[in-house]
Amino acid sequence: MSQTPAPSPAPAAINRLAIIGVGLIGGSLALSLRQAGYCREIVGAGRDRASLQQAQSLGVIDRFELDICAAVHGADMIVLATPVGAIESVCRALRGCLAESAVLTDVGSVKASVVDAVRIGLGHLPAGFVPAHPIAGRERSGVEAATADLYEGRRVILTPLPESDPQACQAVRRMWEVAGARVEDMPVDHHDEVLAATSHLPHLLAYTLVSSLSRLGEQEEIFRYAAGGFRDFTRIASSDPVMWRDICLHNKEAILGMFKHFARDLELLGEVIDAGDGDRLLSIFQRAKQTRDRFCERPDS
Ligand SMILES: NC(=O)C1=CN([C@@H]2O[C@H](COP(=O)(O)OP(=O)(O)OC[C@H]3O[C@@H](n4cnc5c(N)ncnc54)[C@H](O)[C@@H]3O)[C@@H](O)[C@H]2O)C=CC1
Ligand SMILES: O=C(O)C(=O)Cc1ccc(O)cc1
Repeated sequence: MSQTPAPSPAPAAINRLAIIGVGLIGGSLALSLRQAGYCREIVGAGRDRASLQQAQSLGVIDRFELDICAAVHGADMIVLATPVGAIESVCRALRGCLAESAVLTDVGSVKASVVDAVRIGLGHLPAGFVPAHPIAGRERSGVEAATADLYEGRRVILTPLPESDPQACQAVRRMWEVAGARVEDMPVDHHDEVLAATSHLPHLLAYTLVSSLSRLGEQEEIFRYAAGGFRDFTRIASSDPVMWRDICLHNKEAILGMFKHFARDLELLGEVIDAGDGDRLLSIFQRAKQTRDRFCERPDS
């Protein structure tokens, strides 16, 4: 009796994936694509041999190179996953090493300055470059924090450029979809304004709150009596300081714009408290509660 042959696995759509900066974000992408069988080979690159060795022993990458140019040799997809302040120097090291047909993308939390850094570093914007930003992460960093399911059901924003080749955009979109993400397009400047409001401002408020409290005299006592609300609000103040320094330096205008908006509201709240205006306080808190409850109820939030 003839047996029905087992269906062969779908062919890997990326032959060689090169990840520059194998930390939380690059490592999680590698793990999810590996789990989906989407890459024939994953090569890591970076500055730190010990962490690349760890990435290899954790099964995140197949092999690594300390020379970035060697890492991208023969790669059809290259992902820049370093802090945004390192993108220009990484691209300088990539000058003359990228194959014409290679797709280049990044994961940076800001986009306009990453586009500038790629243009300056490489000396031009290649048609294969498609900027991207996964709206997923956590307060821990490094490859040891990487997980295969980090992008499951989360959004990834692509900010394609006029120069971006539609086939490269499709390849980057597909890669993130295979990693479980929902992919959307957005103009570069709009991305930086939206993220200044929804991500950068909250992180900077959390850092400032903890930093400010840590300089009060009775520090030990304050933290001893901190309840769950303090933990919830400040979790993101445990995020990587280098990454957030770079985000501040590279999305300055949009962040300062949000600071102004927020500072006005904080000042107003102070005036309302000072005036003992309970009705006004109630209406501010009710509006905030309704907005957050509505947002958190949405199935896609
Ligand atoms: N952590 C998060 O929640 C999110 C981070 N991002 C973005 O992802 C990028 C990476 O962040 P994480 O993975 O969290 O950081 P990470 O610190 O976990 O990983 C960064 C990796 O880049 C390497 N690296 C640093 N400078 C380098 C250089 N000059 N050359 C080569 N390698 C270098 C580090 O050794 C490390 O392996 C950042 O641009 C960040 O803005 C985006 C979404 C979420
Ligand atoms: O830890 C969290 O909740 C985050 O918000 C992580 C995060 C940090 C930076 C990004 O650009 C996107 C997501």
